[in-house]
Amino acid sequence: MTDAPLLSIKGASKRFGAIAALEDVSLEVGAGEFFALLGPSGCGKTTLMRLVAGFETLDAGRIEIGGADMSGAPPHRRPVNLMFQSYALFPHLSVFENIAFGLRRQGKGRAEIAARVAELLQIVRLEGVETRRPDLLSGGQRQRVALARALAPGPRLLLLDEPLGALDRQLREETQFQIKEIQRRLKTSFVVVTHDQDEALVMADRIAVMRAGRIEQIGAPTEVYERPATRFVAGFIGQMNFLEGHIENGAFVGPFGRLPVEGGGLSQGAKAVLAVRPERIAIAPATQENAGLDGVVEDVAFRGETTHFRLRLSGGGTLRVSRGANSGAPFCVGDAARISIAPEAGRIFASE
Ligand SMILES: Nc1ncnc2c1ncn2[C@@H]1O[C@H](COP(=O)(O)OP(=O)(O)OP(=O)(O)O)[C@@H](O)[C@H]1O
Repeated sequence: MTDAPLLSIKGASKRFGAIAALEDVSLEVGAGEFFALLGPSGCGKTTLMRLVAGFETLDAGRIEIGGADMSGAPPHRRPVNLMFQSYALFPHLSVFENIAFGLRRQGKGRAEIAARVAELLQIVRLEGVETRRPDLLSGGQRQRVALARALAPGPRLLLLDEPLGALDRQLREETQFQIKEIQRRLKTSFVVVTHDQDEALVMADRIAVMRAGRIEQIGAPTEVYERPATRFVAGFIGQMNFLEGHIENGAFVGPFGRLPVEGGGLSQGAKAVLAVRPERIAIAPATQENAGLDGVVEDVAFRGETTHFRLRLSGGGTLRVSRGANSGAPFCVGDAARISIAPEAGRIFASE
């Protein structure tokens, strides 16, 4: 981000009685950026969003939007709008009236409202359903009405709280792409709150991974997936194997032998884990030439583009391995296999 951020949060903390919902959280969201707050239930995502919207006040820290300090600014004075799950639509109002709702409250005239609603219907590709009531729409259409309604007043920042929670899996995937495309066209900043890592990976330009009121890592989807900063992030995003070992003379000593350790921070003799993705592990028939760990295939799951294997290692423990369809020798349950990794395939973290 080279331009000044649209949203800047510095050292935000918030307690509810004995519970520290947020502790010293800082992040920036750029103009036109799609940002995701991702983390397990109770990590503080909703609290952070409510602070940005002005429904809660900070105990400490500062929130700026467009360079202006938001302390003391009520929700309606912030260039922010919220979108919840689709059931937040007014059931007794037509699609048109649902979208026009915020505009009427702003005191806009009839012609201006009609033009703006028509523009929004076109943006969310819902032309022709303006007279219908929400209950006569599909789940995906209702979602897009909710999006149009939230966008109608022209917020600079749209906050979306678990926006796809009410949709089934296939519709979720489709709607993820639609929301992303709409955001890209409008260049409004979006902050989506989700506990669903797929949703964050697919939609966001950058993701903040949260845990227990703190941010563990902020980065692009590929960054948090390929280079998780903490063991928590490594385990929370995607599938991961954790193999135990220890640190010896600057190397991780574990089931795969000695692997170099990047960076410092791990002391001699410390217990550590090697985190390695299933797709970064090679599986081959055991022959005299190839080196690696021996195991037995316990389970094979065919998933179209990829095949997933669960192996029981001869030295103890299980390992998940995946690979592209039709690549390499086939394996069946009960087959012996040899497993290897490239030295840079995994990341090493201190044991928790
Ligand atoms: N108004 C409140 N009063 C008391 N405790 C609260 C309040 N709001 C949130 N909390 C607590 O603060 C912590 C963070 O809650 P928050 O709702 O922000 O998490 P979340 O990550 O959004 O979770 P979820 O995904 O379940 O919505 C939780 O422990 C929650 O119980």
